[in-house]
Amino acid sequence: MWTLVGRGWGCARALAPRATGAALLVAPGPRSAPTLGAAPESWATDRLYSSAEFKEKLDMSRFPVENIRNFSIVAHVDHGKSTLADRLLELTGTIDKTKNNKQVLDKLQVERERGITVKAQTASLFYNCEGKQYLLNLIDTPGHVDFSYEVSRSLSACQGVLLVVDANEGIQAQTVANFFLAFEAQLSVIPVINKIDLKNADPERVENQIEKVFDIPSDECIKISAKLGTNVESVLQAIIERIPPPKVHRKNPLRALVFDSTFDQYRGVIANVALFDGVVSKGDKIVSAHTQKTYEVNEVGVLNPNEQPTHKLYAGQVGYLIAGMKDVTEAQIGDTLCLHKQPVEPLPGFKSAKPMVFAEIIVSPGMYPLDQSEYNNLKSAIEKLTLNDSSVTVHRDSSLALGAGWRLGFLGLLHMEVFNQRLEQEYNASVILTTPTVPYKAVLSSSKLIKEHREKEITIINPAQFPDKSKVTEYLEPVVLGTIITPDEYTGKIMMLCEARRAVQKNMIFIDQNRVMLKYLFPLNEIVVDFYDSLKSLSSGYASFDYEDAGYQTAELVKMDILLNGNTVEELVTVVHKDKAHSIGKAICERLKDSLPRQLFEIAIQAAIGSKIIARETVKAYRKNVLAKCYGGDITRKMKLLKRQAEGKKKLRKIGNVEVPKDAFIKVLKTQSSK
Ligand SMILES: Nc1nc2c(ncn2[C@@H]2O[C@H](COP(=O)(O)OP(=O)(O)OP(=O)(O)O)[C@@H](O)[C@H]2O)c(=O)[nH]1
Repeated sequence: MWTLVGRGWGCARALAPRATGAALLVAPGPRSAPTLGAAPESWATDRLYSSAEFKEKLDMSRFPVENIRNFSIVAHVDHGKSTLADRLLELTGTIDKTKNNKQVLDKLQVERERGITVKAQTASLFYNCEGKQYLLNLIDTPGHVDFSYEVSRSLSACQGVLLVVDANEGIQAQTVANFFLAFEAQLSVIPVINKIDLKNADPERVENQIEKVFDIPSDECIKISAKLGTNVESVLQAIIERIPPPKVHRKNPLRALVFDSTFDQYRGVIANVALFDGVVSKGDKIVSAHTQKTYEVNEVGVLNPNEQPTHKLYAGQVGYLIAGMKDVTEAQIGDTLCLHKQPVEPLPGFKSAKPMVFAEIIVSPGMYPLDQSEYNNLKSAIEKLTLNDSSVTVHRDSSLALGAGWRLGFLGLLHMEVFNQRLEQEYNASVILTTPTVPYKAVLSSSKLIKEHREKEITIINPAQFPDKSKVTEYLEPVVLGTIITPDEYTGKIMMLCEARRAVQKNMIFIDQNRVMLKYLFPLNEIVVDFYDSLKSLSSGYASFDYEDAGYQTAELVKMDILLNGNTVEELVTVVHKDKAHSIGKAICERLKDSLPRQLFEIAIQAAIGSKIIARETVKAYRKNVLAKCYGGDITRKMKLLKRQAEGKKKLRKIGNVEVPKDAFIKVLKTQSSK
């Protein structure tokens, strides 16, 4: 249907897998009593759910496959996905129109506080159109690049997407990324130009951008105001007309894919399922392909948008299932459930997300030392949260300075912050995460090391494992292909910023008269912490950014030691690019200087590469007034006392091991705020 403009890079984007790894199947959804904020008042009003009419609606056999539509709403951050979802829920009578509904599918506390979606949410809507009853499964997805794993999983459950674009801002970096995700998955794309009520809205300009960049004829765009509800009915109409029904088989034995799951302390695991084949009912005996364990189904239902038990779920439908799974290791995302004694070939599941950054989790200083039960509580909180957010990878780790902990892999810095906030809000676990590092690689030349690692190319997650230069052929660093969309007036400044971050320009096109799209290959470690902030501040907030995994490139990496009075502090060893070693070393020394308490002797803080010192700071000695009791004028006595004090300090400096308190480590290691 589409040919791509800007083929050189556009197609590359279409062909390349997303940073997070293209997922293979199905849709995530909402849930969980303990993890969610209070449900909005407008849901599940007694009037709606006690009515005979509604109960009849929950007879899911009434929806043949040809009357089902599965679609996602995708867009750049803040272009109005969740607001459009609100209007669709209202128009289909799913939520009460008279209430002031605002982003009702953003149920997590963190989503409401930050005003962003971080978790894809499913809602089943019942819609009557021209005498036919339709079941529309809507998935509202996050817009930020760090949560694109949620988007790619959602898209695999769908046959179409609503691509929402702000009528004032026009196409932005994540609009492009999301379009190509849908394009790769061969989904129908319905472009929806939102916020036409805004004073500065220019829907015609946006239509032209859509035609130019995505090659979608402008007459396919639907212009709406999700806020005011203007023209939203046409979106429902387009969903029915332009998105095909799913291809599934109801007569085959049950094949249900677990596309999301959460843990409820009273009901155990609640698995969100999409049925590819067959039927599932309350009382059925089911088997997990992952664990081979058998369970009895206690409850099945749909999300409307809260849980509504139904008698059965049929192929093509999306809902939830509770089957007495008490452990978080059961019902893993991507698992296939089938009927007992009717084994099926498991569905391919999802490719696991590829972590882009790693950080160590450390407990707040006040919580040290952790006793066994506290440690177990934190472990269980991490397990439960990672059940709901399967894109986080967890390694057990222990650090000399900070004790037992975990090294976690995230898809980006915002993802890491949101995970931290959710741990605190949903599980009452107060932790601090260290500044993130990226996974470097080394190609080994030493046969001894190759034998030890059983492979030639190793990934260095922990800087302590960094092999010496004499033992490697080359070091590699992860790179990403970044897309920046900006008003033309900021292009020069942005190019300078990118060059300072060692980025290489790959492409530049005008998407309209005054908007430019730039493509750069960035070393990942150059954008991970503060690139987005710098970009936003130098473009007065107008430039947008998105990136995708682009593999690895050769890099001149060095291991940088931090020394205190000549002794290496193992916990602060970092791997850095040679050209950035000085500035990073200086920053760490300065941070350490501010956090180390003064001692009786002077402390030299140095950053070193091998034997070469590249940065230095000094913490002056705490000076005791040895002359305090020395009244009167005997100058020789005073000199003697001062000399003795100086000698004592010299001696202390030589033998004095600098004790670094835990909170000083934490101050140096912990993440700088990202947003
Ligand atoms: N004027 C106007 N504002 C709108 C419209 N639609 C959404 N908004 C506002 O735009 C802001 C973002 O809307 P959301 O629906 O949260 O956007 P989103 O795309 O879901 O955001 P993320 O989930 O964070 O990616 C909110 O302040 C909405 O009130 C519209 O049609 N007109």
